[in-house]
Amino acid sequence: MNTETGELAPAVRSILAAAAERPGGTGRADVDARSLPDAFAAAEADGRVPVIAEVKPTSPTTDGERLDDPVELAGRMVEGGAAALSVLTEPEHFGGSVGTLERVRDAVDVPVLRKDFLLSEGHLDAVEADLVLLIARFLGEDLPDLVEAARERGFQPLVEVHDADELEAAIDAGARIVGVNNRDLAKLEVDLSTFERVAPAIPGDVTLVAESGITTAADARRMREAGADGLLVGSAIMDAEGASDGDVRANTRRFTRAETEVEP
Ligand SMILES: O=C(O)c1ccccc1NCC(=O)[C@H](O)[C@H](O)COP(=O)(O)O
Repeated sequence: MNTETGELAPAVRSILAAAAERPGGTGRADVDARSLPDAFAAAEADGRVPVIAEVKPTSPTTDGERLDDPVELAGRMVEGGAAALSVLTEPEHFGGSVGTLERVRDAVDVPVLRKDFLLSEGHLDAVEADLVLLIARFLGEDLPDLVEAARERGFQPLVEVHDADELEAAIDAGARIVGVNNRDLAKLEVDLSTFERVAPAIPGDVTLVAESGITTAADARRMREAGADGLLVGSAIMDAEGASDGDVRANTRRFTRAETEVEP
């Protein structure tokens, strides 16, 4: 773990403290992963915006919680055209679990990302998934070892960055899938211009994901115009705060059809 993470929001410090206490898996994971780049290409060929829809029951920035069956929610997201899914497995702050991820992955045939705050090789072994999130800011000098350890187990690492220095570290660590997080973990504010600032420096052969704060179809188009191969959308699809009628299929479709069914 990187001990020089700089200023962090109290909720993020609490998330990291809980993660540091969490035990790893008992055996070594061995995954036959479904390819995210292939899933993105299939969505594009079908005229859909490649979207990773996130099963996120709650979060430190969400006022409310969705208690519906995550497997049912996941199925509705796939019906809405999601190319892949992300499942929060962090229990204390996001209402997730590794058991939920297992059930979701068994029920769908799209790639599934394990969204968590993984700090050690042992954490990788807690559950199998097609992709694991590795956050450059938290892993620091351990990032290359974690990228390699994830690949050795068959996972596709999705390395999350927030600025140019973290991007350089991700590329140096051999990342082939990079997510630019629009959420600043120091303040928990989202700013879509983060992606626009960082994306131009990302090599063209890297799969590039815009993460966080994508709320409308116009936001989705904005991220795509800035170079996103795919979008990671959680809160706006889950709608735990009840801004829409909570129909995750319709909410997912708003993003997957953002380039073909342009709202006035
Ligand atoms: O979502 C939060 O409140 C949060 C707080 C502290 C650390 C991480 C947090 N989110 C994790 C994520 O990466 C998001 O769930 C994901 O990018 C989707 O974001 P959104 O579409 O804005 O829900």
